[in-house]
Amino acid sequence: MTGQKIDGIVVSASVKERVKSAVKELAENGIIPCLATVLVGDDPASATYVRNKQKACADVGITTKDHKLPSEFSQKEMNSLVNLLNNDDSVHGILVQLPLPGQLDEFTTTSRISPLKDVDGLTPHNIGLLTTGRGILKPCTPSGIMELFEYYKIPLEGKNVTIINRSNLVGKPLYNMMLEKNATVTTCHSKTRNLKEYCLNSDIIVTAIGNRQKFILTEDMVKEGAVVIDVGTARLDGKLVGDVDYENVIKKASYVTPVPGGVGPMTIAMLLKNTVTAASISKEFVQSS
Ligand SMILES: Nc1nc(=O)c2c([nH]1)NC[C@@H]1CN(c3ccc(C(=O)N[C@@H](CCC(=O)O)C(=O)O)cc3)C=[N+]21
Ligand SMILES: [Mg+2]
Repeated sequence: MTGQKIDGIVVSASVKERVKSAVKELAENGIIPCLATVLVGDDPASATYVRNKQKACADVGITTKDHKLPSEFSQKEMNSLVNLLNNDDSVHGILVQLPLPGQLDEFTTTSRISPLKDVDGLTPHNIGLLTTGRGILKPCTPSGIMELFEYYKIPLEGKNVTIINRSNLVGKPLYNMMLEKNATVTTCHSKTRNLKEYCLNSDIIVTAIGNRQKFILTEDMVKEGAVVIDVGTARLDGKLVGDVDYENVIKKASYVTPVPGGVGPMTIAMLLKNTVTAASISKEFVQSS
């Protein structure tokens, strides 16, 4: 029996519908949610991602403020820009597209964002809330993955999960979210010994490497009936590919996310959701003050 494709386009569309109604409701209260995007440099892939995020915002009625900075933008200038956006009441969410060029430190930059506008969930405040199970603004890619599990009613409780990634944007927050759902979670990385053993012992594998030369998740690494979530994105001969050997893995797995059309669209949908959440929090703050 062959497994089922997890369709990120369908699930992201349903998230976007919910966001759309929330935007309408906010508008009735005089709030137009606004996301400020910050892009430094001229990497074409990053520019495309930001453009896609802005387009998705427009689809659901969220306005955007576009900040494009030269590749030599300094840390000092970045700090001023973040301060400015923090203090701008018309801005509800701030997205600093990563990676940043060498002279800019990612932690210095993202930790400066107001936790109330931190739609990537990257500030120490929001990381702390997440690790104690009280997260409100949570990183978009892991939130999107959790949304897929919910939509397909795939249980996490008591399951063995292997996450092949330890980044602040994906692996670490996802670890906490899955732990909160009572899964037994293992984080693997480049220094892990016997990766295949961890994978074969897993009910759920999440992989986010994004380098086919370094790593491909093949069917011999997957337990019969496992769920496989592919967060990898790389270009191979101009084509977008993930970490997973999809055609073969799906013959053995119960569910697999494709690339494209899996986790990617969910990441964008959850950014919209976080922006609406941030706009709602701002309203509560205005009302209570
Ligand atoms: N501050 C920050 N927050 C992020 O969330 C963030 C970031 N920086 N830097 C880069 C990564 C990557 N990322 C993706 C978003 C959408 C797709 C996506 O929509 N992918 C489509 C395909 C898009 C295409 O064709 O290129 C898909 O998988 O179907 C992929 C990757 C967000 N990231
Ligand atoms: Mg850097």
